[in-house]
Order: sequence, then C-alpha cells, then structure tokens
Amino acid sequence: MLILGIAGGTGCGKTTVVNTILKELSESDVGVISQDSYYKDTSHLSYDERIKINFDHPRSIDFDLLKEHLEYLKRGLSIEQPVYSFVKHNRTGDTIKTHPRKVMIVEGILILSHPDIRELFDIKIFVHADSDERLIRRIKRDINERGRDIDEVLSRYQTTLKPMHQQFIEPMKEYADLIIPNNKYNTVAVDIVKTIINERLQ
Ligand SMILES: Nc1ncnc2c1ncn2[C@@H]1O[C@H](COP(=O)(O)OP(=O)(O)O)[C@@H](O)[C@H]1O
Ligand SMILES: O=c1ccn([C@@H]2O[C@H](COP(=O)(O)O)[C@@H](O)[C@H]2O)c(=O)[nH]1
Repeated sequence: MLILGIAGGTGCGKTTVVNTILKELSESDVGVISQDSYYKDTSHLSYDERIKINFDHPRSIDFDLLKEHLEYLKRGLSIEQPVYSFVKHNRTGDTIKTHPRKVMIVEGILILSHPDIRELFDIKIFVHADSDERLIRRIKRDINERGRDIDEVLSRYQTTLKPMHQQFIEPMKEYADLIIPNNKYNTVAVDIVKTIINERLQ
C-alpha cells in the first residue's frame, strides 16, 4: 500500500486537489481518509460549548484513532471512518466502511503535525496558497456550504485560524517531499501526483 499525506492550511485546496486526482482513477484502487472525520467526538458538549472549541489545534483531533485506522488499513483490514458534520461541529454517529486500497490518500490541515502519523506516509505533500487567497476561499465556502456568517468566519480567522496556522501548519512544509503552489489551479503538479499513483497501480 502507498500512503500519501496531503496537508496545507484551510482553503489551500486540499480537497479540490484530491478530487482532481481521483477523477480518472478507479475507486477500487484509491481511497481517501479525511482528517475531518477524526475530530474528537464532542457529544457530551452543548452546541454553544462546541463552537468555542479551537478546531485548528492538534488537540482537537483524535490522532490515536487515525493512527489505529491507518495501521489497520496497512494490515489489509477495513475500518469504519466516522462521518463529521461541520454544521453541527460534531461527528454524526454514522460511519463509512473504508476498505484498504493499493493507494490511500490522507488529507487534512494537521496531518503532518503528528510524528507517528507522519511516519506512516510514503509521500508527504503540502499544498500552498497565500493566506489572503485562503481567507477569501474560506469565507465563500463556509457561508455557502457550512452554515456560517461573515462575522463568525472573520472572528475565527483572527482568534484561531491564523495563529494556529503559523504555529502548527506552515512549519510542516519542512517535512514535505513535494510542495504544490495552488494560488491558481495547478494541473501540472496534480498530473505529477497522478503519475506517481499510476506507477504504483501498474
Ligand atoms: N486553485 C484554486 N483556485 C481557486 N479556487 C480554488 C482553488 N482550489 C480550491 N478552490 C476553491 O476554494 C475553496 C476551498 O477549497 P478546498 O479544496 O475545500 O480547500 P481545503 O480542503 O484545503 O480547505 C473551494 O470552494 C474550492 O472550490
Ligand atoms: O467543527 C468544525 C471542525 C472544523 N472546522 C474548521 O475546518 C477547517 C478544516 O477543514 P478544511 O476543509 O481543511 O478547511 C479548520 O480550519 C477548522 O477551523 C470548523 O469550522 N468546524
């Protein structure tokens, strides 16, 4: 099994890059694990308590479960990937059965920040977009898709997103084998990643 880790700040385009990679590949060959599925279960908290959580700090992620799941997949075993709701800020209680594939892609803002998880990746990729570009994308996406308003997005950006990005995400570039500049759609870089995957699939 080839495991690719794709990190980068919020709005840099990780999901878009992964979806573009997947387009011409067979679902039976390539699978995706999203770090978002591994936000800690916070069912014991009220909604008002949950919105105060710093979702950009590594402690918000259940890295133990993510590590266990990646190790299971490597051993050829299927996992139950939790489903996360950004609207409720919590796991939904549902899971998706994820089978091991020849290639597994793991994507998320903080996946390179955890040494044990980093160790499990054969190829580490960091997607870069400038912070103003990421903020613009985040505002549009969170309002259109995640039920937020402009004040909430901007206040979260100033209080947590920006400082956490500087502390835990940007420094992870150091560990990347490949950095994809993504201020504009980068078809060349995506094709290179596809070529690496296709070589493994032959
Ligand atoms: N290169 C790009 N140029 C312009 N918009 C982009 C680009 N990549 C992604 N987007 C848009 O930005 C938003 C955030 O992208 P997404 O892939 O969800 O980022 P991430 O998963 O890193 O948070 C989405 O609405 C997406 O369509
Ligand atoms: O309940 C939640 C959990 C996370 N977030 C925000 O999501 C982004 C990470 O997702 P990307 O798709 O990589 O942008 C992170 O910056 C958290 O702030 C949230 O809003 N609510």
